Amino acid sequence: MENKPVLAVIGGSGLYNFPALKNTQSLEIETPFGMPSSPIITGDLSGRKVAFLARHGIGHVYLPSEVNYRANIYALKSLGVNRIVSISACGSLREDYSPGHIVIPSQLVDLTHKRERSFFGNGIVAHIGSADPYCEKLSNMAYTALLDSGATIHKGGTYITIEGPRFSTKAESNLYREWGMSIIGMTACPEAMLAREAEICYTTMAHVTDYDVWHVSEEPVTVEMVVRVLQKNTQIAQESIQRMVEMLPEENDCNICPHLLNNAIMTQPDKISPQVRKKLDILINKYI
Ligand SMILES: CSC[C@H]1O[C@H](OP(=O)(O)O)[C@H](O)[C@@H]1O
Ligand SMILES: Nc1ncnc2[nH]cnc12
Repeated sequence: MENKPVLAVIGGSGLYNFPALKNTQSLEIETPFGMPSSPIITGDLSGRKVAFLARHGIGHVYLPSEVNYRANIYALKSLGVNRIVSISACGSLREDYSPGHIVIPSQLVDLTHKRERSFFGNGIVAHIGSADPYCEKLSNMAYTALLDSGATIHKGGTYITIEGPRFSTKAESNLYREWGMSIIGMTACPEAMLAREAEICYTTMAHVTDYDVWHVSEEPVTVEMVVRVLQKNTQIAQESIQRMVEMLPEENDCNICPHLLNNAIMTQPDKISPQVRKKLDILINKYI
């Protein structure tokens, strides 16, 4: 695809646009899975093309359970995107990950239960590997880009995804701590897993906004806390993405994520209907 974006940014709570993008275009992209959460804004950043999508929609109109994660990832794939950095707010489940810090998680636990979690089904079966759900190469680049931000950065940790929209009880929060979870949020799953099915490198800059509800000397999380910390970190988020864009090689040199569907599709090709082939063409045409 001509002049495809070198990177897509999915902005979460508190990050609904990317003012540093120049010469922008707003794209309304319809997908076989419906409409994405917002128009996709493409524009130039440090002379390179970048795409931006607001996960919860403009004006924050979708609950974490209502976000059309499939349409979001499919629409980005249709633009030729092969790298995504997600910006998320999260709670901390560890003393040493404090509000204001930024975490590049390395693992995921999925407690969500009412979301569409796969592009496959209805006539085509695939089982994607998710042992290491985040792209190591892209995560390393995000980490390097953040090191110059002045914020405290933590590389690694497990992000537990809850269904929400309510925040956790103290009993739940303490349970997740006993399980060894590091941070908590409501959106990483299925977004990260769908990016894998679409063979897109995916990483997260998770901005710690609160200590969830377990901390004995800190107030339980509120929306006000999340917004306040994210507002403080907005500039850091945008500048670090700019640094990341400047260091990306033009061609994606990851040798894992672009091949994730290799050997994952179980269905015999002659059993896949023309309709299913058409619907998933941009994901499966290399293999079928
Ligand atoms: C506004 S607090 C809860 C909300 O914030 C996080 O969203 P995102 O990951 O899109 O930044 C969290 O996951 C919840 O959806
Ligand atoms: N404590 C928390 N729990 C779930 N999602 C969050 N997003 C930000 N803080 C959170």
